[in-house]
Amino acid sequence: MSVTPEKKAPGVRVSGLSVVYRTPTGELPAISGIDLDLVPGTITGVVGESGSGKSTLALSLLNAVQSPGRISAGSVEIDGLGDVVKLRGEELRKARGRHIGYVFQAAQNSLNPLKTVGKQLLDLGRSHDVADLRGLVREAKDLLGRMGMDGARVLDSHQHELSGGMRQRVGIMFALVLNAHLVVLDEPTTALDMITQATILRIVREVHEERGLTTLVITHDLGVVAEVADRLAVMYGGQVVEQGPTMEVLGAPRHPYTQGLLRAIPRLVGDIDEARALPGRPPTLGTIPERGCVFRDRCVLRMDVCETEKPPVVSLGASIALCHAVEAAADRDGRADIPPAGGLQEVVGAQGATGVHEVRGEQP
Ligand SMILES: Nc1ncnc2c1ncn2[C@@H]1O[C@H](COP(=O)(O)OP(=O)(O)OP(=O)(O)O)[C@@H](O)[C@H]1O
Repeated sequence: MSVTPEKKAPGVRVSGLSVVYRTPTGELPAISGIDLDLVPGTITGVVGESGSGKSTLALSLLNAVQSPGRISAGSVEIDGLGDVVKLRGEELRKARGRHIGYVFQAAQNSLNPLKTVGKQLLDLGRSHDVADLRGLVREAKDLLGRMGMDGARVLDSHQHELSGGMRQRVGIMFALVLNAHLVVLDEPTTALDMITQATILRIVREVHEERGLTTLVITHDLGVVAEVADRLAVMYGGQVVEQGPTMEVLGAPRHPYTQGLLRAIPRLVGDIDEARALPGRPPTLGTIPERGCVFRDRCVLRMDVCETEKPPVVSLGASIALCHAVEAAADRDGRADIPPAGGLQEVVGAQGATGVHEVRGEQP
């Protein structure tokens, strides 16, 4: 199969995607049957507690799930590339970087300690047959400059000469420098202080708009998605339990998990004790229920049917929630609103304030 370069923002359709990891007790699902569309030209934020499967989903978009994991079902159709789950070898290598730019989690530690950043940039350019290497260096300096760094100096530096936050910005530069039109950023701002984080998010948004990208941002910070994402997917126990336009999902969350996340955010005004951590902890690989709803053990709206039956997909406005209680409310009232707790106000709070909205459960 030949790979046709896509010059404009590609659409991405994730269908029935499942990934399993091999463990001493057999293969266990980390994500199961995920359906998610990335709309061309939009930024989609994926949010959820640790272990919900966000990074596994990001890796799947690049067909980069490593052993002991494997994609066990489903497809990831990217305009101009086809189903990346089927790509192999050289085609896959070319697709990554050139068509799909990415920063993986722990980007701070992913540079080669023996080579300068500039040398690694040239290696990247050569491996992707970039003819104009000077232009590539110019582009890298420009991106680094926009992120508040001295580009020439950074390109001359080795990893150990850069702080964690600087390395993270170098990672973002590498994701953008080849001019890929699909960009996957996994926790792009975790090592950054709040001011730098706000700057980086603004630049991600600017570059996204200037170049006409389709962007996926993985984060555990609701403040980050509220600030950059047009659309939002909320993950729990390896599933996307709610998705839709960010304003709609955060302004009127329907799924009890999304409501719980919002309730757990400390308010920027009023009584700090009003924030209530979600009771319990998220499931791990071996404890994700095989039947029924993955969230039921922590759900205040749990019903008998949640034990046995997979939640229905309920469409509400432009959003989707997978929940028996949301469906029951819709059937009862002719609308699917469960009174929201929190909402967008608490997430965005004071303009531009991010980094205080981490998604956390009750501490053990
Ligand atoms: N290499 C691996 N081997 C076994 N299990 C794994 C491996 N990588 C991830 N998992 C498991 O898969 C599940 C999903 O992990 P994943 O890292 O995708 O979640 P996440 O939402 O990105 O979490 P975090 O925010 O902590 O990165 C978790 O239960 C995790 O323990």
